[in-house]
Amino acid sequence: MSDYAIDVKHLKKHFGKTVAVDDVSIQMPKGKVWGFLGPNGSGKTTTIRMICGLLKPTDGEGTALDLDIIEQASEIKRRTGYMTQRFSFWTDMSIRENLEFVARLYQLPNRKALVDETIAQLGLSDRQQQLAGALSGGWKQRLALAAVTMHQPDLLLLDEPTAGVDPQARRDFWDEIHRLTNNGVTVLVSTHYMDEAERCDKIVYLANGKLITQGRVQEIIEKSGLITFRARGDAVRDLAPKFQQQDGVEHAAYFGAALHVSGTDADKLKQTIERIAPDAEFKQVETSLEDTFIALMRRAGQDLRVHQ
Ligand SMILES: Nc1ncnc2c1ncn2[C@@H]1O[C@H](COP(=O)(O)OP(=O)(O)OP(=O)(O)O)[C@@H](O)[C@H]1O
Repeated sequence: MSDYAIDVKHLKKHFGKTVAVDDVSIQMPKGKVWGFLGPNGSGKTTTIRMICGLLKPTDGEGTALDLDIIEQASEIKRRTGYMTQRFSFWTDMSIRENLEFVARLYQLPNRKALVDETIAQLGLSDRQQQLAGALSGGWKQRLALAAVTMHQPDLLLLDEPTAGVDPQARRDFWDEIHRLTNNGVTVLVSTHYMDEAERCDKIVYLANGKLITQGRVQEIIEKSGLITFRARGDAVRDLAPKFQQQDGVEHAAYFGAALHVSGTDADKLKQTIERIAPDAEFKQVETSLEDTFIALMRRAGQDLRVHQ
């Protein structure tokens, strides 16, 4: 038994002429929560599906939960919980009926007691006969998480589980994720939210199907070598487009009312700021994870892969 929940090497997946995933290797220790980030179409879902045995790689190899992702795919599926991007319920079935259906699918023993317990843990005992379709977005996701964990998987693969969910519900969802990892479950979760990325032990960042960087939040920011200046208010309200493509500028973007300008060469950045915005009060600030990801996305360049 290895210490890794996921140990995959040189994974590749082609769909016709599209190279969806290109030489991705991930070694993820058991019991951790890792974030999977990258722009739309960067290959996160495809990688997740190869890891949980749903999709056969074009090339590459590896294990999930010490099981071979090609030879032992069905065993992996039994021990993994996979929450798809648009996890769909039978909206015209009740909460209880949905969970009973999933329990039957996994052929779980003591189904009634298990479903009772799951509903009680969710705090939905009073509403178990309510149609799942009537739940709010946040509750739907909690129900989805309960459904994919009922068979007590050792590995959870969650594909953008909180997309479109309000901030409080996202916090509740993350509290649940941390409760699961404290109980030894390994969680790989794809997200576009920076606050969620910051709650992960480590981040893996993909772009154009390739693994661009990985590490702890602070490591990723430091490895980028970026320096960031910030100014607020009316003086910089329309300035972001003027900074694009300028000497030393890797990205210029608004964060609320503040304009962030980042690059790796402090002198060049200062000269450009002085030239473009002599009246604005820029000061150097810590580079954020979002600054880093915007810059990484630009460095990775336009997605030139052929999409069918
Ligand atoms: N079944 C398929 N057939 C053809 N192309 C596919 C298929 N699945 C994915 N792709 C392509 O592979 C690339 C990677 O897609 P994937 O869904 O893995 O990205 P992603 O990072 O999960 O994106 P998002 O953040 O939008 O969910 C895209 O160009 C996509 O169009």
